[in-house]
Amino acid sequence: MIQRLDVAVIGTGNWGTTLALVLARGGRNVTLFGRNQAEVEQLQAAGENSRFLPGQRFPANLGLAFEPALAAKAQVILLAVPSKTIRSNALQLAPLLAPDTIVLSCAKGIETGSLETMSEVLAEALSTHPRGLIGTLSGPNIANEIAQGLPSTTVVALSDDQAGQRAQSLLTTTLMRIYRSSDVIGVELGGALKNIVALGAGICDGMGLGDNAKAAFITRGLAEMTRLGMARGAHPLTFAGLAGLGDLIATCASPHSRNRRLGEALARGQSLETALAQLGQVAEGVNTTATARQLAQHYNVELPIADELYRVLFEGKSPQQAGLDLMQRDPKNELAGLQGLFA
Ligand SMILES: NC(=O)c1ccc[n+]([C@@H]2O[C@H](COP(=O)([O-])OP(=O)(O)OC[C@H]3O[C@@H](n4cnc5c(N)ncnc54)[C@H](O)[C@@H]3O)[C@@H](O)[C@H]2O)c1
Ligand SMILES: O=P(O)(O)OC[C@H](O)CO
Repeated sequence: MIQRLDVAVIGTGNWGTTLALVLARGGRNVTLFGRNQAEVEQLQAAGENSRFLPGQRFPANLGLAFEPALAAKAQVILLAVPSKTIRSNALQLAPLLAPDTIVLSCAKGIETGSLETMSEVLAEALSTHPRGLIGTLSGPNIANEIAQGLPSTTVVALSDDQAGQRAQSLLTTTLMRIYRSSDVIGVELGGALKNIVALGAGICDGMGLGDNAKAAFITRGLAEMTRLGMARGAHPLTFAGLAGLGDLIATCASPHSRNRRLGEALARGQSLETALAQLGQVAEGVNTTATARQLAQHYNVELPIADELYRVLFEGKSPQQAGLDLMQRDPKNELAGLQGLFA
């Protein structure tokens, strides 16, 4: 009989490969799932993911497979694919899932069209699976650093705290400390919305606006994240935690962040198409700028930074003019937009 996996990681990009590496190094019974046999054979032959993490050799205990039936029986499934494919990945697993399997989205986005968060998409796709076993994993997690063996923390959010404790113990290693939370919507919106701010922070870097402007941009970005999160029922303090402020600090500073680098390229005058093509990896902040803005319109929440970024990304506005327009908004009370937080 095949031994039940501790963890199945689905998605062989930067993040999926890194999660599988760190868990295998921590002694977990983990398998990394590719899309098909050819992809898995290529990874097996290379002994590493040469496209995304060259030089990070696969430990002998790291399994490689592609069969959804094997992934579906794991104790924990980590879906580390871009947000636009998570629904189709989940639908493949739906009829095969073991009843006690914990399913965590590791994607940071909001679905186009439905405007659902990733756990909401998963709950729909896995409609007969217990809702308390569906959640998210999100935090300050620049994959390249973690793959290199540097320490990190992240948050696992599940509404069922017993499931949260089970996931916490299965995913914790000496180099990856897991916190748990029951604020699923807050943790996942923290991860998704910080990418908008990271893109803008990259624009600040690219324009050479200095540390004061960048700090202001990040802080006001955090206020926007908190405002929209609260409208969607998130706990405001989640945004002061690892999945909010923590991820903002990492992503807005890191030379590795794809979203921040994309912003830098736009500030240098590259078109969005060229900058995305040169990046060659997913930058979720582009779509999330559009989806978060639609969500904010629905909930009547003001997101001036996301609005300006939207105009830069999709309407040809210059980053210089967007910056000027943000500076010249009507005078504000700093806390007014966070009404309800201190009520
Ligand atoms: N890279 C990071 O540092 C990091 C950290 C935390 C979270 N994330 C999030 O994780 C998600 C994935 O990011 P990434 O960095 O791994 O992206 P990536 O661009 O490195 O790779 C995406 C991977 O998903 C695979 N993929 C695409 N469609 C698929 C499908 N239908 N089925 C299976 N696999 C499919 C691609 O082949 C590719 O291997 C994003 O939402 C990102 O925001 C990334
Ligand atoms: O490279 P980015 O910008 O997608 O960011 C990666 C992670 O989300 C950082 O936590």
